[in-house]
Amino acid sequence: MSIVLIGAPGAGKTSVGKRLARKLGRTFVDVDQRIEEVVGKPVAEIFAEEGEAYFRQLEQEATVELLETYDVVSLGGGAVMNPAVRDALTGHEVIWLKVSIGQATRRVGMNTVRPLLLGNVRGRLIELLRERTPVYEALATQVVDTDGRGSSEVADQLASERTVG
Ligand SMILES: Nc1ncnc2c1ncn2[C@@H]1O[C@H](COP(=O)(O)OP(=O)(O)OP(=O)(O)O)[C@@H](O)[C@H]1O
Ligand SMILES: O=C(O)C1=C[C@@H](O)[C@@H](O)[C@H](O)C1
Ligand SMILES: [Mg+2]
Repeated sequence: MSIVLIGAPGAGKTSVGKRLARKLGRTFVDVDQRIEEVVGKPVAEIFAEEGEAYFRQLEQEATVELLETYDVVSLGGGAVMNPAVRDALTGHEVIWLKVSIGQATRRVGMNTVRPLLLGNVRGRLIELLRERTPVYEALATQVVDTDGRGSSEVADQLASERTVG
């Protein structure tokens, strides 16, 4: 059984997942990063050159495989909208990193390009979260509010809950 991190862009899936795995001494993979390594270009370029449908197919295949092979898996923000990915999450521990629109907007502003947020970051996040929040909620076996908390603090909490003694 893997520990799987889900949530909106800027929720902290990549940064919390990496820290959590390190603290637990377990293997870690970030699905977006793995796709970028395999394809040899950033997700934003795959979207621009091959299109979103192509990316979603790669994402589905990578996610299903990596869930079977890694202990801690950070999903892409939109992966849970794919029914095949949702099926593959059955039996895993699914942690929803919850973030407000305000915090997510600030965090993604500091980070790499997100193709689905181009233009009006805040407006796009509002739309994405309206559509995705019920899905994150339905899949989560644990919900962690990350607003006002650093990714180390969130990872510390999750690690301590999973460490005996
Ligand atoms: N709890 C937090 N508090 C403050 N900043 C954070 C927190 N979690 C992550 N960050 C910062 O916000 C930015 C986005 O975080 P991260 O890349 O981990 O999000 P993500 O959920 O993986 O997003 P995406 O879906 O786009 O991959 C990074 O610069 C990260 O350092
Ligand atoms: O929210 C989304 O749909 C996405 C989030 C990122 O993790 C990437 O998987 C990609 O930019 C799409
Ligand atoms: Mg990420």
